[in-house]
Amino acid sequence: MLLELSGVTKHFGGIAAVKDIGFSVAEGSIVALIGPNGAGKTTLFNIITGTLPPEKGSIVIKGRDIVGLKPFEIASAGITRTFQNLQLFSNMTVLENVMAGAHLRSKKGFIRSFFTFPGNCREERKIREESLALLEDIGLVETAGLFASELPFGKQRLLEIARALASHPGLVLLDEPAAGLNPAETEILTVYLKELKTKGTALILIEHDMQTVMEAADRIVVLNFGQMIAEGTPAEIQANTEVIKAYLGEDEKIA
Ligand SMILES: Nc1ncnc2c1ncn2[C@@H]1O[C@H](COP(=O)(O)OP(=O)(O)OP(=O)(O)O)[C@@H](O)[C@H]1O
Repeated sequence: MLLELSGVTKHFGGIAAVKDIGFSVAEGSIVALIGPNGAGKTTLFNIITGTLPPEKGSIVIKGRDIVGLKPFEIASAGITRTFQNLQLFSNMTVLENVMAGAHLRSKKGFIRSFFTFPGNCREERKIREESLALLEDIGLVETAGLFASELPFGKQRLLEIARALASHPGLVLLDEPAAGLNPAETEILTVYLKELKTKGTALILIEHDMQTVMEAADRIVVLNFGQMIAEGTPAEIQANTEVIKAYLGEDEKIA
């Protein structure tokens, strides 16, 4: 297994934001994390990426417990993320944004890359080429020289995903990647996510768009009020009466 969570718990005041959460993510698979607003999905992302310490539980990536590591150490261990509210460098170009993501794994680091030490140039060229290839894959290469802020919203979302991929992570956490996308963009995104999987990148997806979830996910984890109420394949989750009740109300069905 690439990632294994067990017993992960975090309270805010008296409220259990996440309680005793345990599931695993296989290499090159897509796990969707769904549940009503306030269910604990973002809290769980913050815990996995090290910005929020859990009170209890273990988070093991490739056999190594990462609880207590700093966010940059977790990123170096191969976990990156995107945000519900985009966090791009708006005054940098599209290409520079992706290159900044690549520097997470570069020997020189982001700051040192600004100085032209001998030996930096070759690595810089390689990062540039790889970043352009990522932009090509996601359909943004034509916009490489624009400022990130000049892109329409849907393309900024795709750019954030390209930046998250630039450090060659084994696992990317995507926080509502389809939010604000039109149906055509959502379809491009879904195809792209499934392609990533075939290249060996695993994804955990927080997503409210059920069509994207059902089409892309191998497994679905359902949270409600901080508790994990179900885990299974899309077909199993669609047929789970407790999920239907908690997530949509008793009379409805998941798309
Ligand atoms: N920093 C915080 N301080 C206090 N309470 C918090 C904090 N962050 C989250 N919570 C609470 O923890 C619970 C889980 O919130 P969380 O944002 O993880 O849910 P979510 O499933 O991501 O919701 P959404 O879909 O709205 O983003 C909620 O009751 C929320 O109010």
